[in-house]
Amino acid sequence: MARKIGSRYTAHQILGRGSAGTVWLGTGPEGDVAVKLLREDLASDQDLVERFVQERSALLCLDHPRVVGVRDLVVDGNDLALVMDLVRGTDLRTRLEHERRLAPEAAVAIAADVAEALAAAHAAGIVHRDVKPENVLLDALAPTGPGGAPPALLTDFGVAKLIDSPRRTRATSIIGTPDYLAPEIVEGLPPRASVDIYALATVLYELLAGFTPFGGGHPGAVLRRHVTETVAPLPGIPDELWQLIHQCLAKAPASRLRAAEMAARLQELLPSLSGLPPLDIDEHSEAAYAEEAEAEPAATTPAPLQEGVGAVPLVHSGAGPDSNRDTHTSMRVPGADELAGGAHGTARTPRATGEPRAGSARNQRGHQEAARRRRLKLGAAAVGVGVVVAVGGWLATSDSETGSLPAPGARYTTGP
Ligand SMILES: Nc1ncnc2c1ncn2[C@@H]1O[C@H](COP(=O)(O)OP(=O)(O)OP(=O)(O)O)[C@@H](O)[C@H]1O
Repeated sequence: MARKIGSRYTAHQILGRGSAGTVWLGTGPEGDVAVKLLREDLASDQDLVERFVQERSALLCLDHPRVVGVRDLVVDGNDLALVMDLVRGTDLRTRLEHERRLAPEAAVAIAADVAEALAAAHAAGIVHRDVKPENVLLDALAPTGPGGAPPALLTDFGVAKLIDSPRRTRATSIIGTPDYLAPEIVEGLPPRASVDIYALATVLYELLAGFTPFGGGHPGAVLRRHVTETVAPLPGIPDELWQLIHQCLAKAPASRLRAAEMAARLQELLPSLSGLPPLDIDEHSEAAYAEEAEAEPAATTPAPLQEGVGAVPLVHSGAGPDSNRDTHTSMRVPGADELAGGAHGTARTPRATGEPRAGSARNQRGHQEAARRRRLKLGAAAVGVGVVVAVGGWLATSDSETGSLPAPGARYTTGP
């Protein structure tokens, strides 16, 4: 069923749904387009509409072959829409669900494309803030590159920032996707370009391993791991590739590579990865390396939390856009020792040696799990971008990580 979007565009068919809205295949004066129609509650948010208009020129100016271009922003009655280049293909999450792990060459080729997109954005002063496989589109019509990887394009530029209005996310809140959130965001610092590098390194790790380095279990536990845990090398990973990932996952933002440098280093690595099969991460080695990672002390001591700013939302069930969503009444900001896994702050249930972490992404297997993630993702999308998670409750009361498992790509707002 076709519907008009503004005076210039017609939306014909739904391509997919995300937490911020629905993406349609559409047509406009210049041919086929993708139209992201934002959710009604976002579209009726006056503050967001103003920001939408203010950001218009910044979003429209980002023109790069690795970026899904935003062609137009439409504000029309109740409709708020981003008109984008149409990419015919799939997103990287879908590909990962089919293949579980990518061969290093293909994974690195895709990551190099995304790093190039980020380099262009950062040079223009734009931080993406939501780099994850869902936001990487694979162009099925273009010739494939190294390792048979289709060219990758980064999408959803500026959307996190648009949605992240001061009213929606205050100082005590975090917006983003837990698995890919840089530790400095968890600590309440403003997002800079280096958060995108951290997220991209997380994506690259996930493409190689089949799971994210710090994911699994309650979102609060995921946030804490970003700050306190280090990762051990993936079994069989070429050393130089591991060094690069490790550097880009550094807790200290300044230690990470810049996007252009990351892109160049990834490109340089490609010839040495030619023909390598996907990493062979079996049950045993996966559990063993997870043990090793947890036994290692964090490379960097987490910075002390600023007063009133931190990982833990002051969540309440009061009025506001999220008032009908999952909320929690615990209102406590953690101390640095708690974030570091202190006696009252830990979400970890003691495990026997060799026993995989309950609910860990490291303990998730195969297509069944991927399908479950997709279902959960759809569930998360249904309740929208403003799902409020009770991280405070986790810190205050939980002794288990086995709470409901969110989709790795679900975006959360934690906060009032
Ligand atoms: N420019 C585009 N061309 C073709 N398909 C697109 C385009 N943008 C998005 N899609 C498809 O639409 C679907 C929804 O995209 P959307 O960006 O709304 O959500 P998401 O990124 O998956 O999740 P979230 O919004 O929660 O981050 C995706 O599956 C994606 O494949």
